[in-house]
Amino acid sequence: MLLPIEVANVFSPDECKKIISTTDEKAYADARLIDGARQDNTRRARITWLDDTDKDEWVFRRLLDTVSEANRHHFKFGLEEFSERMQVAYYGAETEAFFDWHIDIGDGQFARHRKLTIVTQLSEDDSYTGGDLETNADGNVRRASRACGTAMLLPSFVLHRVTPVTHNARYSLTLWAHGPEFH
Ligand SMILES: O=C(O)CCC(=O)C(=O)O
Ligand SMILES: [Fe+2]
Repeated sequence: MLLPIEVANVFSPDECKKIISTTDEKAYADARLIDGARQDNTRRARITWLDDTDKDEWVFRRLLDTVSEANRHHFKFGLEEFSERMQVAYYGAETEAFFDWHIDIGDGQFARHRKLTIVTQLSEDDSYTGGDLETNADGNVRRASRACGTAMLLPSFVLHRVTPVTHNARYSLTLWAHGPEFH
């Protein structure tokens, strides 16, 4: 199956808050695209990274369990590893942050091996305006659930975007699973 799926309650609302609070405000940097370019007309957001060791290991474990289960039952992709760290993204209304339509596979060393993308909502759904995560896998645009703790899993070749945030801010957590390139 190549359509995205959603898994609710991967994290509790308290756990979502905890993940946000473990990130260091000063560590956020302007997001770059897969090729390393900073392109304000494609993506405007601030991002930071979590490690799969020490204090953030429980976050990684939870995502790993979620990906494994979804891949076993739904996607059935050949997945081998997680080659990149977990990404926390901040989309603030002060810059009307957004991420235009894109796919996650690219020419980069890791980006070419991305197979499954898992995006988890970290902000309370009614705490911000705009900032909708949308996918277009088959010509139909689908809006992801805004419930915090809900994860959207999508093949990394599926188009997706985040609409501009117009009030307050949205945080998300993204992890990619890697394996032999799609052909
Ligand atoms: O923040 C999101 O909801 C999506 C992030 C994303 O698409 C990406 O980092 O490639
Ligand atoms: Fe993406």
